[in-house]
Amino acid sequence: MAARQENADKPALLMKELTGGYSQRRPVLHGMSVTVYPGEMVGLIGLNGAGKSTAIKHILGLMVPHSGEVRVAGVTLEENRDKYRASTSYVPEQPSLIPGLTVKEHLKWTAMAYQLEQDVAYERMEQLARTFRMTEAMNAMPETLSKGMKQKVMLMNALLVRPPLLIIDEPFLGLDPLAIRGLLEALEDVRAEGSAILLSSHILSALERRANRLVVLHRGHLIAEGTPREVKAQAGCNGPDSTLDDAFEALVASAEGGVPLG
Ligand SMILES: Nc1ncnc2c1ncn2[C@@H]1O[C@H](COP(=O)(O)OP(=O)(O)OP(=O)(O)O)[C@@H](O)[C@H]1O
Repeated sequence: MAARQENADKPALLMKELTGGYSQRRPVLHGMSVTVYPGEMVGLIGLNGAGKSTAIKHILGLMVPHSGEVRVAGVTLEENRDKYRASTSYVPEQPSLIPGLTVKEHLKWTAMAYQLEQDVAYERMEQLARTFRMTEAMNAMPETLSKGMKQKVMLMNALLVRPPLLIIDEPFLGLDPLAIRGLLEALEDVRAEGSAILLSSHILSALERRANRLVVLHRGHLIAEGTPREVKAQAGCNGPDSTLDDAFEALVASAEGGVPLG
């Protein structure tokens, strides 16, 4: 919260009234506005097909908005392409590693690309290897790693950089319980240093415990936003045993024309 107040005028991500998608005639996103401040972790949730990945593609500058704008670290892609790109680090749902480069070489390459100081890079690499229990796999080739280990390498690369905005798409799938715990702790460290995190996931229990705020997307419309407690209240789920899963189900039912909320 303190970080948010200090940087209230400098969001890491400012998505304003974004309408976008794959065809002008049938937008996927309808006037979506999301702000993420330095030091915050915001959870992006929604059913399959709700538009989460499409929103992420717009933030990454891989798709051009039909209207509205996206600012990362204060700039649009058109205003300052280099700053925009250097300010974001992205972990996709599907790991994609470079054949022929060891785990350590992937990390070194990332450190060079983002011009990290060598001492800082090595210290973080060692820490990340311990956090994700990958010390023994640092010299392994990607093709010899398990699916979860490949995902860990992707996460380690993103966490090495600590950019203003870290975007992670469904990070928990395929990770073992200790890796999930390690990831959540590593994200806390990254946030403490001022990075903002936008995390898309269907694992609502983790977001309920760890996210500062949630953005609930349904059919490309933002249907709820706020702290986990606020989102539950918006869904009318105020009981002590109510979970974010209960709230999400109620919000979707309401958006589909079912039970009115409140
Ligand atoms: N390449 C594409 N071309 C055309 N339409 C697409 C494309 N990718 C996704 N869509 C459509 O855009 C809508 C939103 O999809 P999107 O992938 O953003 O959903 P999502 O919330 O990320 O879903 P999931 O939880 O399944 O990953 C869906 O109706 C989908 O069919």
